[in-house]
Amino acid sequence: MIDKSSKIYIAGHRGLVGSAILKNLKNKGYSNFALRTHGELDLTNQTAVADFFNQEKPEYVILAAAKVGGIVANNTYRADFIYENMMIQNNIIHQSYLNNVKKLVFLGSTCIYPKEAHQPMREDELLTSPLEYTNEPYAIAKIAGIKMCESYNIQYGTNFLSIMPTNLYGPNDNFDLEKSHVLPAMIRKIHLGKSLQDGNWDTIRQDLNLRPIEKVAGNAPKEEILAVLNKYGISFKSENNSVQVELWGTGTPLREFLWSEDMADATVHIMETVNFSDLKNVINSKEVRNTHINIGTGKEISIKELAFLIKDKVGYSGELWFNTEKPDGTLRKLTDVSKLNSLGWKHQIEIEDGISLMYDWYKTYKLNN
Ligand SMILES: NC(=O)C1=CN([C@@H]2O[C@H](COP(=O)(O)OP(=O)(O)OC[C@H]3O[C@@H](n4cnc5c(N)ncnc54)[C@H](OP(=O)(O)O)[C@@H]3O)[C@@H](O)[C@H]2O)C=CC1
Ligand SMILES: C[C@H]1O[C@H](OP(=O)(O)OP(=O)(O)OC[C@H]2O[C@@H](n3cnc4c(=O)[nH]c(N)nc43)[C@H](O)[C@@H]2O)[C@@H](O)[C@@H](O)C1=O
Repeated sequence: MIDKSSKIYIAGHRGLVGSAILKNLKNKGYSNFALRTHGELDLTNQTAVADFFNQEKPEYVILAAAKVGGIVANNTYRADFIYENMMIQNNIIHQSYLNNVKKLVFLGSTCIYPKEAHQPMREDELLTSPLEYTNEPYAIAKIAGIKMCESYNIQYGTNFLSIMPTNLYGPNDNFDLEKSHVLPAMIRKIHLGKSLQDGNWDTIRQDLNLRPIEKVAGNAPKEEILAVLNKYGISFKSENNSVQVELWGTGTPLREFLWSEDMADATVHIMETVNFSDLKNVINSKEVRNTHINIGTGKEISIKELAFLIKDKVGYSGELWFNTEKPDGTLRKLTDVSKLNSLGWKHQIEIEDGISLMYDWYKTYKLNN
């Protein structure tokens, strides 16, 4: 058991997952946190990270800070994804070793697995064949993080754990229409489509003004708003008097979605119950080379099905159009969660309920704040 007064550093505590982890730890009675925003501590800065660890001496570290984004962001900002992620994790993992951190939990991603991995993907699928190209730089950084934790454990006897989450969504998600992941992007686009269908210009102005894809003034004329919406694939078709929302790819890829608060609970469960040292007796065996743990639901849904679930939830009756010039990415990446389940953890929130929670959160906290 971990002493509830232990000092815990959550890197990325204001992000989607980090904020859920902080909430989960507080709910479980933990109270001693070392926290820094990105503005206060740039984790790519080696000296600043070393100073922080020397000053704060955290006992436990959860590494949930990363350069994160959806398929197009990963494919476009390839250099930033590999550089920033490698810098962040190198700095934190190495300083955790130098400062005798008792346990570190590193968050990777299921995109570490090969494009053609056997499904569902077991942990030992790692490095068995080539990766999906759209997110290869990000995936290679994450694989380096796993191998770094594993290598420090073997050489220095550290207790660094790696967990590989599936696609996540939840409060504090990123709703940027170009850079975000599919689920928040679809919620926002389809909500904008419904607002356009209903002629609810105030809601549209509010949405575009609060988190601008382009700044739209509160009194912007309808033509200006339509031009902005059109640029992001939300358009009014005068020929049949209907609204159309553009989505990406063919809609056929399958994805697995986990609610971020479930993810946080799994992270804390693993931090509290799993130790790399349990595996000391099998050093250099196959088992020690695949000590990372998949985090997911073990259930998948097609992008098209997801779109229709969101469409129903939002009450949008216009058209959805799949733009096949946009990338599909990997066609399937279902996690095998037997290792996770054997550790005594299972997800709670199913996708249908999660969409409702997400849409409520979007309307309450994004549109009204
Ligand atoms: N979201 C998902 O679907 C998935 C996420 N993951 C992994 O889970 C982890 C958490 O992701 P998620 O919560 O979604 O990401 P978010 O983008 O929501 O949060 C990441 C956090 O890291 C911070 N951060 C980024 N760069 C730096 C930096 N140079 N210095 C300091 N802080 C920085 C961000 O601060 P700021 O915003 O101020 O830059 C933000 O608080 C990541 O490791 C990610 O790879 C894995 C699989 C799926
Ligand atoms: C978490 C995970 O996230 C990324 O991988 P991804 O799963 O491919 O990402 P995604 O959520 O952006 O897309 C999922 C699917 O959805 C389709 N899609 C439809 N319409 C929209 C849309 O409007 N926006 C987005 N983003 N996608 C859309 C899209 O074409 C694709 O087929 C990597 O960062 C990867 O490294 C990683 O770890």
